[in-house]
Amino acid sequence: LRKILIHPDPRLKKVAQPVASVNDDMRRLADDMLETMYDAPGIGLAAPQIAVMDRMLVMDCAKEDDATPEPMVLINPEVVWTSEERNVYEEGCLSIPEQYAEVERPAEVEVSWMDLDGKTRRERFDGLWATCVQHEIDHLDGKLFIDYLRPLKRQMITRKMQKLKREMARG
Ligand SMILES: O=C(O)C[C@@H](Cc1ccccc1)[C@H](O)SCc1ccccc1
Ligand SMILES: [Zn+2]
Repeated sequence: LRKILIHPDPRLKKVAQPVASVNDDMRRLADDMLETMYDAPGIGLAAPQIAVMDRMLVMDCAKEDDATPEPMVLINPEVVWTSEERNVYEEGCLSIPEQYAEVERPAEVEVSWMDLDGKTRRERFDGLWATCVQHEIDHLDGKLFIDYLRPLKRQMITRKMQKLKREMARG
């Protein structure tokens, strides 16, 4: 299990670096990220959230109804198409615990990425998975869902997190 960074943290604002080659280290990192994500629990996790500045994210696109988990590992993901239509979803973030706010994003996105076998993939996401993959790719660019909120609301959430971190530091 890896420690998930809590906002505010400069590492959550940095732009992650492209992955040069998919090797055993990347496979081990993907396993660590999936284990950490399931334990949180969450449906997505980006490498910068565990202080690894690589462009890699994991998601579990298990459709709500069927039980079989479907872990996905996206390396160097890029949004190559977005729908005109937009969706609003009440988002949360494992790096900003217990805070939720409505965020509007394109309802559908097409993403191209490299998978753990080094194969290039390209897929269209809709629904919660469109929201999730955009939320995770934002993490790779140092962007958090609170960056889409009004400054006052963002500051309120940031102050709550600073208080939480002070309390955690005091143990
Ligand atoms: O912090 C993260 O990146 C994990 C996020 C991913 C996410 C945020 C908003 C909307 C969809 C995905 C979540 O904390 S994972 C927790 C979760 C679980 C079910 C539905 C929404 C969020
Ligand atoms: Zn997040």
